[in-house]
Amino acid sequence: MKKILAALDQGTTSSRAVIFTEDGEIIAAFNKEFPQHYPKPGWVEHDPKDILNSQITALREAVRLSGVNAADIAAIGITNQRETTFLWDRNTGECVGNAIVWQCRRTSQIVDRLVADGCGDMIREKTGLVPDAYFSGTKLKWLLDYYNLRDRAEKGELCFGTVDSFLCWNLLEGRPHVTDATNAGRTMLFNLHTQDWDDDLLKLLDIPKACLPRVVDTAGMIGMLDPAILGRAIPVTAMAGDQHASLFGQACLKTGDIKNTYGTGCFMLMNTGDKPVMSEHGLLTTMAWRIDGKPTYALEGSVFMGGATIQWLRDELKIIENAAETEGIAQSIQSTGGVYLVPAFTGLGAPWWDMYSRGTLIGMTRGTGRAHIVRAALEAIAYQSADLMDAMIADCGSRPESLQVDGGASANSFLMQFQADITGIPVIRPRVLETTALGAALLAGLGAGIYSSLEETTKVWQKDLEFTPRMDDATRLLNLKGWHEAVKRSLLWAKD
Ligand SMILES: Nc1ncnc2c1ncn2[C@@H]1O[C@H](COP(=O)(O)OP(=O)(O)O)[C@@H](O)[C@H]1O
Ligand SMILES: O=P(O)(O)OC[C@H](O)CO
Repeated sequence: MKKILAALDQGTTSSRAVIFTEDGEIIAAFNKEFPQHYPKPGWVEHDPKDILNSQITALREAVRLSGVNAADIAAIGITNQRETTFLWDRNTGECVGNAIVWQCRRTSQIVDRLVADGCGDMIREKTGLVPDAYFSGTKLKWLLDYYNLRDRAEKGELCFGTVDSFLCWNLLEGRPHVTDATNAGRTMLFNLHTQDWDDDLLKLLDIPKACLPRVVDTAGMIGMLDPAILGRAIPVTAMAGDQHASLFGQACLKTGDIKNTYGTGCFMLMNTGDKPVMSEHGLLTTMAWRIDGKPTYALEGSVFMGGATIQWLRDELKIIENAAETEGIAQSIQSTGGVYLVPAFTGLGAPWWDMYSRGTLIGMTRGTGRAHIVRAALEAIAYQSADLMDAMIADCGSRPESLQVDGGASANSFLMQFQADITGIPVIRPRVLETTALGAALLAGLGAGIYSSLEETTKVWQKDLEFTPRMDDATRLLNLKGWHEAVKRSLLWAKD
């Protein structure tokens, strides 16, 4: 009988569970959304109870829909939205306030101070990250300061964790306080080179070591699922941040392999092998995974407005009814007629890093209509991703053979073809687009010994479609030139 694997995919807006066969076939999936809280402008929080309850519901429902007996689930893998910060009481499990979500900007000033004090280079060198409120370190500092909890943290009475830690502590027997290396690498407290919490960084942010979780490998025995959840104790044998799980689920195991996930935002990761590559083009250096104590590293870049640009067309401009129709609309015309949309609604990330740039729609004529704007919006997702890829190529000195894609907007074949055209690199869409959950399941299978090697997990990956570049070089360069001119005009717009 084929072995069954389960993945818990705890995301920013919903908790998901997917039940797979060991061949990577989806048997059933269940998604449970939960509320977002915005207590002040720029602040984003999640209620920890919502995270836990939605994840338990998703798992129970997915198992019910699959018709699989819980006793037949060989292993579970956890994957999660990263950086989101929880602090809870080690005795009661009660959380201190809500979780501070990765998108929350409340600690920007703490970061500004660190940079003004000249700590930016030290942070970059040790963690591979660009100092930013995005990461967990300053969020934890804020919680300890705001609730005046340093003494209790010092005494070991409190536990800090990202979503993976929080789920493990609450769902596993014996309440292990652990995190995996990919999640640890997003805290701005973890030293990529020593693979451990960094004393200098802890001192800088005044974080007591006693509240930090133990860092474990991405795949390997973590503990047993509490039988109260599915009626059976099931081994939990993997944990990974969602973008890292997706890299694994895309079988990007070789140096130079690269994937882009087209969700609300886009996250591009390139496997850089067993050495961290320090970016000179604004990318982050991050863990790909750590297996048998051996770290594999990646470069990462993100686009803030990916599929969210399409949501904007639907919800604010109201020129489309649903995301799927953008494909036909874009294909109904030959080009945007020189129109560019720079969706810098919340600034631009790598490689521009300009928080003051703003949305710009440029190049319009009397003949410009809805289709041109829709097409420009889709092209903008591809242009931003192409800029990330260029930064990766510049950092690594070699061009990838292909780009593996996944995420909701990767279903759009116009977008995928344009991505291939504008990068000049074939774009490969797999059969299973749930690569984040698949990656977590494969890592769990590896951790449980169901696959005997990393290579064996790649057999599960199957190509669906390949988009071959068709645009001639002159047109490609002209289009890119127009895009970069448009970006230049959006930069620093909101500075004053
Ligand atoms: N066919 C499509 N064409 C373009 N964008 C799409 C399409 N389908 C979904 N999207 C966009 O993809 C995003 C949803 O993808 P998903 O992977 O579920 O995102 P997330 O995990 O960030 O919630 C939305 O922003 C939506 O606008
Ligand atoms: O939950 P997602 O898919 O939006 O992913 C969030 C990222 O992990 C944030 O770094």
